[in-house]
Amino acid sequence: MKLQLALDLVNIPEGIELVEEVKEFVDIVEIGTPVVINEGLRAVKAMKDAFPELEVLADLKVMDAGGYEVLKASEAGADYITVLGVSEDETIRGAVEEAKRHQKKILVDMIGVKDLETRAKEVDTLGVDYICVHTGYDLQAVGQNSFEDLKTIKRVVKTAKTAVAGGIKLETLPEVVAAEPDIVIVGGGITGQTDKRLVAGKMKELIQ
Ligand SMILES: O=C(CO)[C@H](O)[C@H](O)COP(=O)(O)O
Repeated sequence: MKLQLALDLVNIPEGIELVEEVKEFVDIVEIGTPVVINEGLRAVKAMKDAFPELEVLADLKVMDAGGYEVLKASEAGADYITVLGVSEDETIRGAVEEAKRHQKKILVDMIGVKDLETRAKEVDTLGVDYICVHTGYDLQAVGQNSFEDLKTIKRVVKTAKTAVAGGIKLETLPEVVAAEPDIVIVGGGITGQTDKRLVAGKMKELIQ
Protein backbone atom coordinates (compact mmCIF):
# COMPACT_ATOMS: atom_id res chain seq x y z
CA MET A 1 0.00 0.00 0.00
CA LYS A 2 1.43 3.39 -1.02
CA LEU A 3 0.91 6.77 0.65
CA GLN A 4 0.26 9.63 -1.76
CA LEU A 5 0.59 13.19 -0.49
CA ALA A 6 -1.77 15.58 -2.30
CA LEU A 7 -0.55 19.16 -2.65
CA ASP A 8 -3.48 21.39 -3.54
CA LEU A 9 -3.21 24.75 -1.81
CA VAL A 10 0.47 25.64 -2.26
CA ASN A 11 2.73 27.23 -4.84
CA ILE A 12 5.87 25.47 -6.12
CA PRO A 13 8.35 26.62 -3.41
CA GLU A 14 5.81 25.92 -0.63
CA GLY A 15 5.16 22.46 -2.11
CA ILE A 16 8.86 21.62 -2.24
CA GLU A 17 9.33 22.82 1.36
CA LEU A 18 6.41 20.69 2.50
CA VAL A 19 7.65 17.55 0.74
CA GLU A 20 11.13 18.09 2.22
CA GLU A 21 9.51 17.79 5.67
CA VAL A 22 7.70 14.49 5.07
CA LYS A 23 9.50 12.87 2.14
CA GLU A 24 10.70 9.77 4.01
CA PHE A 25 7.08 8.72 4.71
CA VAL A 26 5.60 9.42 1.28
CA ASP A 27 5.69 7.27 -1.88
CA ILE A 28 3.92 9.52 -4.37
CA VAL A 29 3.65 13.32 -4.47
CA GLU A 30 0.49 14.60 -6.13
CA ILE A 31 0.57 17.92 -7.90
CA GLY A 32 -3.08 18.73 -7.26
CA THR A 33 -5.46 20.21 -9.80
CA PRO A 34 -5.42 23.72 -8.24
CA VAL A 35 -1.61 23.73 -8.38
CA VAL A 36 -1.65 22.70 -12.06
CA ILE A 37 -4.18 25.47 -12.74
CA ASN A 38 -2.05 28.06 -10.95
CA GLU A 39 1.43 26.94 -11.92
CA GLY A 40 1.05 24.72 -14.97
CA LEU A 41 2.93 21.48 -15.66
CA ARG A 42 6.18 23.17 -14.62
CA ALA A 43 5.08 22.30 -11.05
CA VAL A 44 5.36 18.61 -11.99
CA LYS A 45 8.81 19.15 -13.46
CA ALA A 46 9.97 21.19 -10.45
CA MET A 47 8.84 18.47 -8.01
CA LYS A 48 10.44 15.66 -10.02
CA ASP A 49 13.69 17.62 -10.32
CA ALA A 50 13.70 18.31 -6.56
CA PHE A 51 12.83 14.72 -5.52
CA PRO A 52 13.83 12.27 -8.29
CA GLU A 53 13.51 9.40 -5.80
CA LEU A 54 9.77 10.04 -5.35
CA GLU A 55 7.00 9.25 -7.81
CA VAL A 56 4.97 12.24 -8.99
CA LEU A 57 1.30 12.23 -9.95
CA ALA A 58 -0.16 15.00 -12.11
CA ASP A 59 -3.81 15.41 -11.05
CA LEU A 60 -4.96 16.77 -14.39
CA LYS A 61 -8.42 15.12 -14.13
CA VAL A 62 -8.31 14.70 -17.93
CA MET A 63 -11.76 14.84 -19.52
CA ASP A 64 -10.91 15.02 -23.24
CA ALA A 65 -7.87 14.79 -25.53
CA GLY A 66 -6.57 11.98 -23.34
CA GLY A 67 -3.55 11.10 -25.48
CA TYR A 68 -2.33 14.68 -25.87
CA GLU A 69 -2.69 15.65 -22.22
CA VAL A 70 -0.99 12.47 -21.03
CA LEU A 71 1.84 13.16 -23.50
CA LYS A 72 2.38 16.65 -22.06
CA ALA A 73 2.29 15.45 -18.42
CA SER A 74 4.69 12.61 -19.31
CA GLU A 75 7.12 15.09 -20.88
CA ALA A 76 6.97 17.12 -17.65
CA GLY A 77 8.06 14.04 -15.69
CA ALA A 78 4.80 12.73 -14.22
CA ASP A 79 4.80 9.04 -13.31
CA TYR A 80 1.00 8.93 -12.92
CA ILE A 81 -1.69 11.02 -14.64
CA THR A 82 -5.35 11.17 -13.61
CA VAL A 83 -8.24 10.83 -16.05
CA LEU A 84 -11.90 11.18 -15.08
CA GLY A 85 -14.09 8.09 -14.98
CA VAL A 86 -17.01 10.14 -16.34
CA SER A 87 -15.12 10.86 -19.57
CA GLU A 88 -15.70 8.91 -22.77
CA ASP A 89 -14.14 5.46 -23.18
CA GLU A 90 -12.21 6.85 -26.19
CA THR A 91 -10.58 9.46 -23.95
CA ILE A 92 -9.55 6.83 -21.41
CA ARG A 93 -8.26 4.51 -24.16
CA GLY A 94 -6.21 7.36 -25.69
CA ALA A 95 -4.74 8.17 -22.29
CA VAL A 96 -3.85 4.53 -21.62
CA GLU A 97 -2.19 4.10 -25.05
CA GLU A 98 -0.07 7.22 -24.58
CA ALA A 99 0.84 6.32 -21.00
CA LYS A 100 2.03 2.88 -22.09
CA ARG A 101 4.23 4.51 -24.76
CA HIS A 102 6.02 6.45 -22.02
CA GLN A 103 5.92 3.78 -19.27
CA LYS A 104 3.53 5.95 -17.22
CA LYS A 105 0.45 4.95 -15.23
CA ILE A 106 -3.17 6.08 -15.53
CA LEU A 107 -5.27 6.57 -12.43
CA VAL A 108 -8.95 6.98 -13.19
CA ASP A 109 -10.72 9.25 -10.71
CA MET A 110 -14.36 8.19 -10.26
CA ILE A 111 -15.43 11.55 -8.80
CA GLY A 112 -18.94 12.41 -9.98
CA VAL A 113 -19.73 8.90 -11.28
CA LYS A 114 -23.33 8.11 -10.34
CA ASP A 115 -23.46 4.35 -10.98
CA LEU A 116 -20.09 3.45 -9.50
CA GLU A 117 -20.41 -0.33 -9.77
CA THR A 118 -21.31 -0.33 -13.48
CA ARG A 119 -18.76 2.32 -14.50
CA ALA A 120 -15.97 0.76 -12.43
CA LYS A 121 -16.51 -2.56 -14.23
CA GLU A 122 -16.42 -0.78 -17.61
CA VAL A 123 -13.30 1.27 -16.79
CA ASP A 124 -11.60 -1.90 -15.54
CA THR A 125 -11.76 -3.34 -19.08
CA LEU A 126 -9.93 -0.32 -20.60
CA GLY A 127 -6.43 -1.19 -19.39
CA VAL A 128 -6.09 1.50 -16.74
CA ASP A 129 -3.63 1.01 -13.89
CA TYR A 130 -5.70 2.35 -10.98
CA ILE A 131 -9.35 3.10 -10.26
CA CYS A 132 -9.77 5.68 -7.50
CA VAL A 133 -12.89 6.52 -5.49
CA HIS A 134 -12.85 10.14 -4.50
CA THR A 135 -15.05 12.47 -2.47
CA GLY A 136 -14.08 15.96 -3.58
CA TYR A 137 -14.04 19.06 -1.41
CA ASP A 138 -17.61 20.07 -2.22
CA LEU A 139 -19.10 16.78 -1.01
CA GLN A 140 -16.68 16.54 1.92
CA ALA A 141 -18.19 19.88 2.98
CA VAL A 142 -21.61 18.21 3.30
CA GLY A 143 -20.25 15.28 5.31
CA GLN A 144 -19.61 12.62 2.66
CA ASN A 145 -16.67 10.24 2.29
CA SER A 146 -15.64 7.39 -0.03
CA PHE A 147 -15.18 4.57 2.46
CA GLU A 148 -18.20 2.52 1.29
CA ASP A 149 -17.31 3.24 -2.35
CA LEU A 150 -13.86 1.77 -1.73
CA LYS A 151 -15.48 -1.49 -0.61
CA THR A 152 -17.60 -1.45 -3.79
CA ILE A 153 -14.64 -1.13 -6.16
CA LYS A 154 -12.63 -3.68 -4.18
CA ARG A 155 -15.51 -6.10 -4.86
CA VAL A 156 -16.09 -5.43 -8.58
CA VAL A 157 -12.71 -4.39 -10.01
CA LYS A 158 -10.72 -7.41 -11.19
CA THR A 159 -7.71 -6.06 -13.13
CA ALA A 160 -6.85 -2.52 -12.06
CA LYS A 161 -5.42 -1.61 -8.68
CA THR A 162 -7.47 0.61 -6.36
CA ALA A 163 -7.02 3.98 -4.69
CA VAL A 164 -9.05 6.21 -2.38
CA ALA A 165 -9.07 9.97 -1.78
CA GLY A 166 -11.06 12.62 -0.04
CA GLY A 167 -10.78 13.96 3.48
CA ILE A 168 -8.78 11.06 4.93
CA LYS A 169 -7.36 11.90 8.36
CA LEU A 170 -5.21 10.01 10.86
CA GLU A 171 -8.34 9.06 12.82
CA THR A 172 -10.14 7.63 9.78
CA LEU A 173 -7.11 5.97 8.20
CA PRO A 174 -7.52 2.59 10.03
CA GLU A 175 -10.97 2.13 8.44
CA VAL A 176 -9.49 2.91 5.01
CA VAL A 177 -6.48 0.63 5.48
CA ALA A 178 -8.79 -2.24 6.51
CA ALA A 179 -10.30 -2.17 3.01
CA GLU A 180 -6.81 -2.64 1.51
CA PRO A 181 -6.56 -0.06 -1.29
CA ASP A 182 -3.27 0.01 -3.22
CA ILE A 183 -2.90 3.79 -2.80
CA VAL A 184 -4.19 5.99 0.02
CA ILE A 185 -4.30 9.66 -1.00
CA VAL A 186 -4.07 12.26 1.76
CA GLY A 187 -4.04 16.03 1.34
CA GLY A 188 -5.30 18.17 4.21
CA GLY A 189 -4.89 15.24 6.63
CA ILE A 190 -1.15 15.98 6.41
CA THR A 191 -0.77 19.45 4.89
CA GLY A 192 -3.29 21.00 7.31
CA GLN A 193 -1.57 19.67 10.44
CA THR A 194 0.80 21.65 12.63
CA ASP A 195 3.26 18.74 12.95
CA LYS A 196 3.12 17.35 9.42
CA ARG A 197 6.10 15.06 9.94
CA LEU A 198 4.59 13.43 13.01
CA VAL A 199 1.25 12.79 11.30
CA ALA A 200 2.82 11.55 8.06
CA GLY A 201 5.03 9.17 10.07
CA LYS A 202 2.05 7.76 11.97
CA MET A 203 0.12 7.35 8.73
CA LYS A 204 3.03 5.48 7.14
CA GLU A 205 3.18 3.17 10.16
CA LEU A 206 -0.53 2.37 9.85
CA ILE A 207 -0.19 1.74 6.12
CA GLN A 208 2.74 -0.61 6.56
O1 LIG B 1 -8.11 15.84 -5.72
C1 LIG B 1 -8.36 16.47 -4.73
C2 LIG B 1 -9.49 17.42 -4.70
O2 LIG B 1 -10.20 17.40 -5.90
C3 LIG B 1 -7.53 16.30 -3.50
O3 LIG B 1 -6.19 16.23 -3.84
C4 LIG B 1 -7.92 15.01 -2.77
O4 LIG B 1 -9.28 15.12 -2.37
C5 LIG B 1 -7.05 14.76 -1.53
O5 LIG B 1 -7.09 15.86 -0.68
P1 LIG B 1 -7.86 15.84 0.74
O6 LIG B 1 -7.27 14.69 1.53
O7 LIG B 1 -7.54 17.18 1.35
O8 LIG B 1 -9.31 15.62 0.45
